[in-house]
Amino acid sequence: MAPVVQVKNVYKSFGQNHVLRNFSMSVHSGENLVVLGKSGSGKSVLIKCIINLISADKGHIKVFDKVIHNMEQDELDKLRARIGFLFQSNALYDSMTVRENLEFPLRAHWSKAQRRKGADQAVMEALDDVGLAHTVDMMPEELSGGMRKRIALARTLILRPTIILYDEPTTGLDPATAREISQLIIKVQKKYNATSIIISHDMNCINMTANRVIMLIDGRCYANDSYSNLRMSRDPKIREFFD
Ligand SMILES: Nc1ncnc2c1ncn2[C@@H]1O[C@H](COP(=O)(O)OP(=O)(O)OP(=O)(O)O)[C@@H](O)[C@H]1O
Repeated sequence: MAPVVQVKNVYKSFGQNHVLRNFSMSVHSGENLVVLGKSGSGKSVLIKCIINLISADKGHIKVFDKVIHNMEQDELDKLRARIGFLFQSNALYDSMTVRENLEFPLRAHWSKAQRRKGADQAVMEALDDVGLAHTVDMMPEELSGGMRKRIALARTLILRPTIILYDEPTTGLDPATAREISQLIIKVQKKYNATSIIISHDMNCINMTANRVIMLIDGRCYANDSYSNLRMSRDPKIREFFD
């Protein structure tokens, strides 16, 4: 089966800042792939290239076996609707209740009739998935950081994305809460057979969630292996992340 995401020989520079230099990777259906790299190594640039928010200078990127830089805007919009993002900031609307936050993506992608019929059920199912059905009428400010992260994940799940991009999902959370989020990532993978790209520095999260780890070093895919193999590596550039 073709990879869900394929990045091949991609280059991206900003002036003299050569961020991606012949970077390649593939993500397979149902896989949790972690991208690990130092701050400023280009992880966010890579994600933005995959959804064509910024265009690569060279190389090609295929999502669902289609080259994204040839796509018309409406085709790109349809593609993006199949991709869910969990931002580091959660990006919840503070002035809206949890229910309204979850309904927000439905407004863009479901008709009025569909919403009237199915929004309540979709909201409750997504909240159930993250164990927070009781917060439906609460405001974001009433929730802890970990709960807000889970609500943000519920809002991502409500459109049933085929691909989920997690941007440092456990950053800023205490270890117990971080563990809960990692467990949710695994649950989502199993329940929805989601294909995920997870950007993370959190070794516990990586150990728990990753089927495979890509190390983005010097603009390229420096290593591509399981967490346990990388952990045993003696390569000094790889060891830096573990020591
Ligand atoms: N739009 C842009 N214009 C100019 N430079 C940019 C732009 N976006 C990113 N960069 C540069 O590209 C490099 C990689 O940035 P990126 O945000 O991808 O890093 P990162 O690996 O995600 O870092 P972090 O872990 O700190 O979030 C940085 O040097 C950054 O300044």
